[in-house]
Amino acid sequence: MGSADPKALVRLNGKSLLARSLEAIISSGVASSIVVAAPEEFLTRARSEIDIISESGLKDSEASISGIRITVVAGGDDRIESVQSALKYAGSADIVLIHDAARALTPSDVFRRVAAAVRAGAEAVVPVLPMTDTVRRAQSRPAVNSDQSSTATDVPSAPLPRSDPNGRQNMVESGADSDPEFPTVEVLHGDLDRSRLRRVQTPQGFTAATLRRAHEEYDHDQATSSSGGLGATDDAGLVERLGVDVVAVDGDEEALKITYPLDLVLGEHIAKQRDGTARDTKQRDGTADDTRRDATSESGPRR
Ligand SMILES: Nc1ccn([C@@H]2O[C@H](COP(=O)(O)OP(=O)(O)OP(=O)(O)O)[C@@H](O)[C@H]2O)c(=O)n1
Ligand SMILES: C[C@](O)(CO)[C@H](O)COP(=O)(O)O
Repeated sequence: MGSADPKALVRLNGKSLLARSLEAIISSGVASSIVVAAPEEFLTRARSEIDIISESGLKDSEASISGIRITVVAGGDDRIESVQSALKYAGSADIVLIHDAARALTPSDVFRRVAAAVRAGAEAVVPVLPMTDTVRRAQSRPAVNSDQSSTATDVPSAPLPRSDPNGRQNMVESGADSDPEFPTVEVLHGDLDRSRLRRVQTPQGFTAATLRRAHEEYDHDQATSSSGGLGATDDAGLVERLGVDVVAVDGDEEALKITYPLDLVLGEHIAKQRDGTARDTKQRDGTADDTRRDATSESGPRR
C-alpha cells in the first residue's frame, strides 16, 4: 500500500479500515466479543479508533456496542502470529470468526452467513467468490534455452512487486533465478478449470476447538519442518491441513482486500455511497445511492 501508517489505519471517506471493520462486525449482531490485533507501537491509535466509533454512533447499534467486549492486543510479525495473539483473548467463545481489517467494507450479511454456517454444524467456513479471469500455472525457463521441459522450474509464490499492481515486471522476467547473466522468461501451462476455483475472503469462521488445534498443529509442523516455512495465507488453510472440510458460503465483491492504491479509489467510492456523502446521491429514478446498494449487495455474491 505504501502508506506510513499500518493499513488498518488508512481512511476511507474519513474513517479508518479498522473502524469500518468494527462497525460491520458490530452491526452484524453475531459477535459477543471482539479482539483487535494491532502492531504493538500502534495500540493507542487502534484503541482511539474504537472511541471514534462510539462517538460517531453506530446508529441503532449503539446499545450493543457497550454490550460487546472489545479488546486491543499486540499482534505479531505476520497474519498467523496476529491471529494467535488474538486467540489467547477469545476466552470461552465456542465459535471464532477471523477477519482482515483490510476487508473493511465487508457487508454485515457476510458475517451473518459465515456465523450461521458454523452454528449449523460446519467446523470451518469461508466466504468465496467465483473466478472471473482465466488462471494458468507459471513456470520460469532460461530465455535462450530451447529445451524448456528439462529446465523449467515452478515460479516461487512470492508476492508480486507491490509497486506494480499488475506485476508486469514479473510477467516478463520471473524472479525464480533472476541472475542477469542467465535471464529467464515466464511460460504458462495448463488451463485450470476456473469453474472449480474460488477467491477466498474473510471473515473465516471456525469452531474454536478446531481453530486452536489447527494453529497448534501448524506451530508444531513449523518447528519440526526441515524445509523452512510452511507458508499459510489464511486460517482455513491451516484447518484444511487437519483434514477438516472447509465449507464455502457466498462472499461479496465489496469485501475486497484493500491491497493496492487502486483499491482505495474503489473503496472510497463505496464508503461514500454507504455514508450517503456521494456527490450524486440521487439517482435519476429518485432513489438514493445507498438505497440502491441495499437492494443489490445484501442478496449474495455479485460478479
Ligand atoms: N502482521 C500482520 C499482517 C497482516 N495481518 C492481517 O492480514 C490482513 C491482510 O494483510 P495484508 O493485506 O498483507 O496487509 P498488511 O500487511 O497490513 O498491509 P500491506 O498490504 O501494506 O502489506 C491485514 O488486514 C490484517 O488483518 C495481521 O493480522 N498481522
Ligand atoms: C485471508 C485472505 O484475505 C483470504 O483471501 C488472504 O489470504 C490474506 O492474505 P494477505 O497476504 O495476508 O493479504
